[in-house]
Amino acid sequence: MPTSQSPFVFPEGFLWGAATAAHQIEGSPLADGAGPSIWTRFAHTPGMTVNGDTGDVACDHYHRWKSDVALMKSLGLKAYRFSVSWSRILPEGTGRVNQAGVDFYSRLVDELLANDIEPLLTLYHWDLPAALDDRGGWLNRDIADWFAEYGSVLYRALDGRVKKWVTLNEPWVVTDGGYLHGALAPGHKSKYETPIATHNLMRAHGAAVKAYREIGKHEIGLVVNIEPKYPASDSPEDAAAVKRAHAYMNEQYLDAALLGRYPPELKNEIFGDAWPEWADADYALIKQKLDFIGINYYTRSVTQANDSYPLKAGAVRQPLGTYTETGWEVFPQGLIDLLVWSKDRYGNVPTYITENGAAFFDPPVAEGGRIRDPLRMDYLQKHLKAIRSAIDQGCDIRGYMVWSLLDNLEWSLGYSKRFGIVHVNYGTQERTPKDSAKYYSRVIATHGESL
Ligand SMILES: N#[N+]C[C@@H]1[C@@H](O)[C@H](O)[C@@H](O)[C@@H]2O[C@H]12
Repeated sequence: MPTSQSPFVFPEGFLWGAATAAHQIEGSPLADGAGPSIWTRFAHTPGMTVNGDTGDVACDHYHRWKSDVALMKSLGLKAYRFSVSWSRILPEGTGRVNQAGVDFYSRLVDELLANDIEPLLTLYHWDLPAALDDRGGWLNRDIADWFAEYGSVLYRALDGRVKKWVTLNEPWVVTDGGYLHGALAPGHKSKYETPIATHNLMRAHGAAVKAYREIGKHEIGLVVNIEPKYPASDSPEDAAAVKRAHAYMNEQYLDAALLGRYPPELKNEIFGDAWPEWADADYALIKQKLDFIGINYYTRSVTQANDSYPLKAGAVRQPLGTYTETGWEVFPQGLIDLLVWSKDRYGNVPTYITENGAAFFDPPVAEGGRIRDPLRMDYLQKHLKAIRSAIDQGCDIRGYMVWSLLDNLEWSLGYSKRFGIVHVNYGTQERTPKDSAKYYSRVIATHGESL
């Protein structure tokens, strides 16, 4: 540990890493016995993604995994958060195990460990096996058992080498994008399906944690996206809009997982008769002890009342704000505010910032072997300082995973948005660490002192 008294030195053992997701980087979605996922189908459906972009090649990580681990090592990463493609492991979603799929991730984990990089494994990062979607997917209550079965295959194969497991990544995006607004796979638009998908996701989370406790010996948690909401005015209408938006996006999933209940606004103010009465046994399944939570933070929302369906709330662009290529305001104070809120509401559960980063315009190819990305460097610096401040306010923050290691497939936005600290030339698959990667390496090497 550095001896200086820099105010930004992070606690001993703070876990510095980067994050990706299977469908966004791997490519070869059907290789070696894998089955299709809902994203294989969705992206191949005309009009669903920018430029018709698909995950057929992506960053070709499925073949370049060894050199990508070497790249992580060269950057000095201490951890790597990745997700497993469910349909590589169970091509039909349940039953027959595809050993080639298990072997791929087993080799990846061994290579990470050989390079002193701790794996953080996410079971579900949005790529549901298409075969399960054909059986109702997240609308079928049986999916809790299907998910626990899938998790158990991986627990038995990898636990011990993988010591930090995540059940779900951002269940809010899965339901809001995939079942309410239709912007993400499987592309449904139903106020009635959304609560059912939400509830089954959380039941599946609980079932997977319960299964882990019977098989695993290490840690498991849940990753949620949190976007703090601030009123656009001091009107009672905007205050009510903030309350609805905060309950819907920020409280819903952690309340279910940690408190065993949903915020009342979901039924009383948002979904109404579309929100079923759930059985007590469901809440008991959902509320399992967690070893940590992961929070993905990107931006805040200055929120006003509007006539949007069904939330009746929406974001207001800030005239003096700085915005990323995805239209998100750069607002590091929001990270402090949400971490203190989480500490106070849920009792300071050990927390990892499991995603934080930004898309800014980067040139498509390196100029003279260099990719300058000062805006991303500034974003990272501001948010890492915010985390340090939250730690000083008593928040138990255990690590940070920058989103993302590589430029990758930004879901429906295709390859049009670049979040990586490492540039990917999609024509040649050449990786080029951006200036932000070199900056992050220095931050890691000095435990934050060089922030
Ligand atoms: N958009 N965006 C960037 C990033 C997305 O690429 C991740 O897959 C999600 O977990 C989360 O939404 C954040």
